[in-house]
Amino acid sequence: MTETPPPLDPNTPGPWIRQSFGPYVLRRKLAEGGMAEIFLARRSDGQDGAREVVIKRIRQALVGQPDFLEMLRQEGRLATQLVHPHLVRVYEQGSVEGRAYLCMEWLAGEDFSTLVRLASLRREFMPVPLVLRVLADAARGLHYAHDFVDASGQALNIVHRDVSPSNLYVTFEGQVKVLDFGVAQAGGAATRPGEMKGKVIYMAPEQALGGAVDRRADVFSLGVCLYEALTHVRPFARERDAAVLDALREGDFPPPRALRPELSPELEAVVLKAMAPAPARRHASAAEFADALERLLSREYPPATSAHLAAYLRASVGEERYREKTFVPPFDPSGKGGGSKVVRSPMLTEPPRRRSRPGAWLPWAAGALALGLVGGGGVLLLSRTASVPAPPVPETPSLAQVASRAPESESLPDAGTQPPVPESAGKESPRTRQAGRGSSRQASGSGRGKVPATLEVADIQRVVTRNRASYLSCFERHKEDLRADEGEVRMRFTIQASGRAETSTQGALAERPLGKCLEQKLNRLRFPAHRGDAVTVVLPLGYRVTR
Ligand SMILES: Nc1ncnc2c1ncn2[C@@H]1O[C@H](COP(=O)(O)OP(=O)(O)OP(=O)(O)O)[C@@H](O)[C@H]1O
Repeated sequence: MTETPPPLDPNTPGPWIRQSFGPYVLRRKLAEGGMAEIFLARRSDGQDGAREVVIKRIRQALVGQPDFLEMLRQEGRLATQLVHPHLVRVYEQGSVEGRAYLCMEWLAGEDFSTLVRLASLRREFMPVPLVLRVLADAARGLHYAHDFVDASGQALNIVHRDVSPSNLYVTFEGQVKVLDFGVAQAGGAATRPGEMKGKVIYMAPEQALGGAVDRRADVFSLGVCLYEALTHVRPFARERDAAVLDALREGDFPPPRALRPELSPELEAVVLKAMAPAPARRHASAAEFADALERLLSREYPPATSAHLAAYLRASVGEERYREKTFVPPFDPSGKGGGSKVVRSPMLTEPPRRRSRPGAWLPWAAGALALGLVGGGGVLLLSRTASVPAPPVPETPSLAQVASRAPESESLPDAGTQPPVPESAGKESPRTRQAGRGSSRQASGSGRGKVPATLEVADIQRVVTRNRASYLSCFERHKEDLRADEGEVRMRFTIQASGRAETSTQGALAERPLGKCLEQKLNRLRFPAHRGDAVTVVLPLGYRVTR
């Protein structure tokens, strides 16, 4: 159990600085997104009422690229008009020596993807009612934006278009705020070809496929965020973009209760409705989605208020990170003194004397796992097993450092985890690799060009694990083929230098629908290209059914 989580780059604040930027003094870099750097700042002339603000300025490398400049301007144009408790408040936009920026309220807290990931590192799920609180509040904020009418009385038909867990923010006061209207559009226009922006695995199919979008595209993305927080599976994560698009179009993902059977059918119905491939079958608005979540909260769960969320967040991140994110040194506008002695910001309250584990205040949160699915030589659990930890959320680019400290294969459930098995000796062509847990990764370290010399078992496991949502449905559909409550299906992969794989099921299941289904799904995976011979490994996909 990880009490104090490792630092979360790139969203770990940097050292204190004093850097002039137009009318502002930048005091600390808080985060770096794909498009912008985020700084804690103060106005040097004191005109901001002596409060901390956040400056989001376009990254130096993107200065001069009109697309990104336009994105920040667009974000500024829309977001400065939107004032709602569940949307980050944007005060003004401007430009300093060609660097566009936005000035906004400072939020001390964590984004939702960090919260979910911290829970997954502890092998727990975030308590369901708190997940519902976050999504319901975010939906209210989005609904306000969707319904927004400007000063001239014109409905703008704003669609955020980039709703993802990293754009939902939870403050230490338990407030939920939607961030980043960088790709938001007024008028629901279609995305022009070659202009895809936002994170595709959270996108509604009509958006990902370049069609016209309306508010229901954001409802879909909220549904995907909800699904991921409840199951720790990214339903549309696939190795190739084309496969993501197929999965989005077909709605190809396991229902949440296939992953966590103890979730209520009513909750599952809300998730599935939000994630319906056809917009007409979704909740008609974000408010309708929020109402459905609120109804569940009032009927099925204990109260989940912002105070509960605040307590959970603080316990989840630990005191050290809480202090790190809320302490602010005094500001000396003259620049002659201050800046070295750290004092508490006014919002900091006394830390509790005893540190409680997150979730401890909600007993029903404990052991709330139902089904864990772990591909690539892991164990697949097909029903509720209270002692089994929650599966980790797959690696996210924004948290690459966490992922490298705790790679998926190391944070998988222990129960029944099996190393890949070397194929029987004597078959030399194609080359048979000794597959073992301890094998080191050489793939990227050769320094001899971009294509690695070898493909390691860890690389293969990673691809299989990351794509588990795509083949879980086989186990669901063909449960009758599983002869025992516990076992493994051994899959043989022959991976060509191009990264294409041929997969076959070993043993009795080879002729059964389950084996055929797995082969079909796994044949679609693309592995890293490598130099040299084809590589063959046999990976057991372990499973356990508890009735
Ligand atoms: N007002 C704020 N207060 C505190 N932190 C913030 C604020 N706005 C953004 N952040 C932090 O900065 C991160 C990146 O912000 P944002 O998503 O707006 O930038 P971006 O460059 O558009 O990112 P991306 O394109 O990767 O989504 C957020 O996940 C959050 O951690």
